[in-house]
Amino acid sequence: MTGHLLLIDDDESLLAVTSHNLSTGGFSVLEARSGEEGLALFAKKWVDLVVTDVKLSGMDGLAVLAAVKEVNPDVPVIVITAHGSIEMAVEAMKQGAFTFITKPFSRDALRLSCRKALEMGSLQRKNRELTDEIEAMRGKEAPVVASPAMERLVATARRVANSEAPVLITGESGTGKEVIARLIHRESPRCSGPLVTVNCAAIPENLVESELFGHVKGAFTGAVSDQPGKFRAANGGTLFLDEIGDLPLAIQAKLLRAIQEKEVEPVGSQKVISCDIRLVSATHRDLAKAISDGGFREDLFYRIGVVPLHIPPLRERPEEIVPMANHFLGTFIPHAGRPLSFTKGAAGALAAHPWPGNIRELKNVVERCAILVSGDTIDTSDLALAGSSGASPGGSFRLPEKGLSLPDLEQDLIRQALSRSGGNRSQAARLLGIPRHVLIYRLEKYGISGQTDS
Ligand SMILES: Nc1ncnc2c1ncn2[C@@H]1O[C@H](COP(=O)(O)OP(=O)(O)OP(=O)(O)O)[C@@H](O)[C@H]1O
Repeated sequence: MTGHLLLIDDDESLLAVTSHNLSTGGFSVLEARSGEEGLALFAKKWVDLVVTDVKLSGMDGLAVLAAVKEVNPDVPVIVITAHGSIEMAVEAMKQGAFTFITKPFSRDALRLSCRKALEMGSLQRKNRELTDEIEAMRGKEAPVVASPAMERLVATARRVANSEAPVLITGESGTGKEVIARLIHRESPRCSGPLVTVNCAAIPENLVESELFGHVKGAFTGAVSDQPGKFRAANGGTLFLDEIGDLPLAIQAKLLRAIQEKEVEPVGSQKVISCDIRLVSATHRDLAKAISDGGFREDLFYRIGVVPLHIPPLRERPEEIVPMANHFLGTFIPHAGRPLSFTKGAAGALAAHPWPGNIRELKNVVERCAILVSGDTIDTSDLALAGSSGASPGGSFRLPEKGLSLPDLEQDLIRQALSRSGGNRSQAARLLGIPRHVLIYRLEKYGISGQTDS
């Protein structure tokens, strides 16, 4: 590995020889004859590694080391010490030098140390970049809050995050239930543990039990090895059961037991295994109605919903629509590579739209505009919001005079539902009011490809 190296030595002849040895080894070398000159260069030029003699007239090598570390702790420093000055070397290491080299040193030993230092510096930089990126992504996940209702809800979510109480988040599809679940985990004492999400609606009924509680090898055809299951995967952290209202009744009883006893019994095993999880659940269903219809256990409902949080649909917090749209636009601008904004008319149209797909739909519309619009402004016509076409307010569809092709209409609606749900089939099926397997059948029938649920 080669790189930009700053070499500091006040011994003119040693500086020339060392510089030559490093340049011929493929390094690009900046020379400085004093610590002060070296730091001035460090401030102006790109430097990947500093190599400094420890004894310099004026500012010494240890002071250079301290100054470099203060400006940029990722840049490694190699200190050259005189033979026998072991205290100096120890002091340099204590102050954060990458290594020390004792005079006289061979050309190869110096080159090898420089290469190792550069490798370490590059790894440190990458590590820092990745950490920053993760932090930035976490920041981006922070919900946009611009209405009193959501301010109250987020404040409650932050308060309950500190407790171990099970939380049940309800609200229409796309209102931000998962965003709130993530916020609860992030702000809880379990934040350094895992957050494991299970979309209960997306798991085939015969696999739900093993998905949640795990299984042992040979428990059923295809169980080729032991699997821990999501409860155990979430040990020490938070288990987020999304679409809990879609869990089959038989599993609900087992789930209740697992939550009460804090232990699970993997499929095919007689052993119970304890699990330390905090449960957060979400559903778009009306669980009170599901209980009265016999589709959801009342005891489980009370167990999972110690703290209920209901997220209102976007149409009931219209003051959030434009700030939210601007927020999403801001996140797409770096990809678009140019400034983008909504015209007044477009902002008005966004605010007036009922957003049946809630925030997910709004985000999709903004993303589509950011990709398709060629200028800097997004106008009402660019939004292409489904307006008066389609269902009339009364809910009945007006058949055009000349009739229409039902299969074409069906395919078009399926595509719209997939687009609104961001490719999520379970949500698309809900938007169309049909079971997921019926949607999958139609996707296959019409040869429409759609993203699978994750
Ligand atoms: N307050 C918010 N601020 C910014 N983005 C949000 C907010 N709420 C939701 N979103 C975004 O909207 C989309 C849908 O949110 P989310 O998946 O949390 O909804 P949901 O209610 O869990 O949906 P479903 O019930 O369909 O699973 C996501 O892309 C999410 O990042």
